[in-house]
Amino acid sequence: MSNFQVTQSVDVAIIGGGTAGLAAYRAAKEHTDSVLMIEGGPYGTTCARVGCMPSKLLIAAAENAHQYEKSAQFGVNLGKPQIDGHAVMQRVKAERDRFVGFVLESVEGIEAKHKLEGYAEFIDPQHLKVKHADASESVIAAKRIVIASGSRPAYPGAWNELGERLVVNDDIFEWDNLPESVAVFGPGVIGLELGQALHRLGVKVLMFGIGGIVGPLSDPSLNDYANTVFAEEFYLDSDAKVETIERSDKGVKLRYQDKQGKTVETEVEYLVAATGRRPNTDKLGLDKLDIELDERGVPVADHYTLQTSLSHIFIAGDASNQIPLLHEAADQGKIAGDNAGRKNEVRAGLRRTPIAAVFSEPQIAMVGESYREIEKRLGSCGCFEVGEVSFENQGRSRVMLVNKGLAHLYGEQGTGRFLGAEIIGPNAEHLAHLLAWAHQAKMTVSQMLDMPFYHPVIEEGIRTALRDLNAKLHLGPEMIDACMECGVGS
Ligand SMILES: Cc1cc2nc3c(=O)[nH]c(=O)nc-3n(C[C@H](O)[C@H](O)[C@H](O)COP(=O)(O)OP(=O)(O)OC[C@H]3O[C@@H](n4cnc5c(N)ncnc54)[C@H](O)[C@@H]3O)c2cc1C
Ligand SMILES: NC(=O)c1ccc[n+]([C@@H]2O[C@H](COP(=O)([O-])OP(=O)(O)OC[C@H]3O[C@@H](n4cnc5c(N)ncnc54)[C@H](O)[C@@H]3O)[C@@H](O)[C@H]2O)c1
Repeated sequence: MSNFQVTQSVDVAIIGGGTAGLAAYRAAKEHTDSVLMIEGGPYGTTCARVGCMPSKLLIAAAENAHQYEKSAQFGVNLGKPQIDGHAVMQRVKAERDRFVGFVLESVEGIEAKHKLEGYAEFIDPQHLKVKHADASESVIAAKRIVIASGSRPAYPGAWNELGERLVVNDDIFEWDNLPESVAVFGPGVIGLELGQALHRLGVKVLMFGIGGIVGPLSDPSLNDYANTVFAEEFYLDSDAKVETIERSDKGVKLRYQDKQGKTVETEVEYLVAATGRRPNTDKLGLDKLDIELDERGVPVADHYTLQTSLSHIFIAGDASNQIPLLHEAADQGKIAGDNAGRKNEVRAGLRRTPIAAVFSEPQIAMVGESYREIEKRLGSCGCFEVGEVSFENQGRSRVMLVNKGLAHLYGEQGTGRFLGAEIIGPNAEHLAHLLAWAHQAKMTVSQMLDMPFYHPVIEEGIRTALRDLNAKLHLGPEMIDACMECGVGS
């Protein structure tokens, strides 16, 4: 038995006061007043402080600059936009602070007895040690525990030698001005969003990846399209051969082979590490528990109840290594908190159709099952088909000069059920919602085609892909090239 004195005993302790932790707190409180939320870092949530919101604010500035430059193609000559880096960052930070302020207000509304500041780790399955900023410690005895400790950037340790020239998303949103140049490592979701935004705001951007992967796309045709379309706009090598990365007077010196195999030496002000995130479960003392872990060292949890292999411990949000997105963190937190609040029973919570959107241009979206998942499940029997639309000649997309993109919709042979979609294209965030609602309603491709489509809208592109899919599933007629009753360019 460990030797410690319990400071406080509670029914439910929650590790982390981010989106998942706050949702868990509210849900657990519906069942018991004995709930303690423990937060080690700043309140305000990753999403509002250094994630979803400041990234979208930076992208909004970049989109404006881009739209202004593009206007000449419509015959509207506005000239080259003047970008005031200080003003861009000032708005990003001011609006970010406003969003964070709303979260802080709601945290302030939580009674002091329900909050504790400090980093928590397990001493044993029922006890948490909490280390406070003043180096003091408390011990919390908890009947049930929710792990909602989020995630953090993960990058090769050697890059730490770059000192302050190595930046992650958190650092970018603290900048007072825009730099001249950056090398973004990782053309995943964060790299694409931030890298393209910085490029559009006049920063020289070099983007390097590994394995040819761009964004979250798993469908090879869409991944190829993404590689081409982003490389047309800024330097992107998604299968890069970077030979050396060194600290220099100016910032960071790089030597790499370009796409033609030529060795290039260059210097940039910062290296942006966007090489993925890892769940914050490595410093929780999980080795003190006999708990089942996955290959990343994250407690394995039931998809519907978020209960781990120890029945009194639940996990939610980015920490759970399931789907690291804001709405998922909120949903998972609610389910985990609700179950932790109950004494002796657990209930399955609502898990919605997966949906994800990347706010690049073209946008990228994923709905339902990904191509990779469907291929694994149904590929060997040839039990699914792919409907396609290119946005390059899609009427409304051309009108708006946003006619870049490709969408693949997947459907099941026999049942005709819509299984999922991957999209790179205009308004993908909105198209994805339509498709996700249809997927969650378990609609067939034919039922989706019975829904209304206005003209001329980008959604008509989705109808084209649905028609193609329906025909390939042998549930509708062959696609014809120019369907005049559909409206021009639909
Ligand atoms: C740049 C960027 C852009 C993003 N954009 C989007 C987007 O557009 N849309 C979207 O859906 N998602 C987006 N995300 C993802 C989204 O932000 C996360 O999925 C979400 O914030 C996760 O919430 P969480 O509650 O799991 O973690 P967090 O909000 O990070 O909360 C975890 C909390 O736990 C605390 N903690 C950690 N360890 C301990 C401990 N031992 N003891 C006590 N406290 C601890 C941390 O300090 C933190 O406050 C983005 C993320 C990033 C980084
Ligand atoms: N719009 C959104 O919803 C949004 C925006 C940002 C982040 N997020 C969430 O945050 C999560 C993490 O995003 P992320 O972009 O950090 O991770 P990611 O997994 O999407 O991308 C990481 C990329 O880095 C590459 N990579 C890994 N090691 C590398 C190396 N050494 N050199 C070069 N490239 C390397 C990977 O191949 C991958 O392409 C996302 O999965 C998403 O859930 C969501």
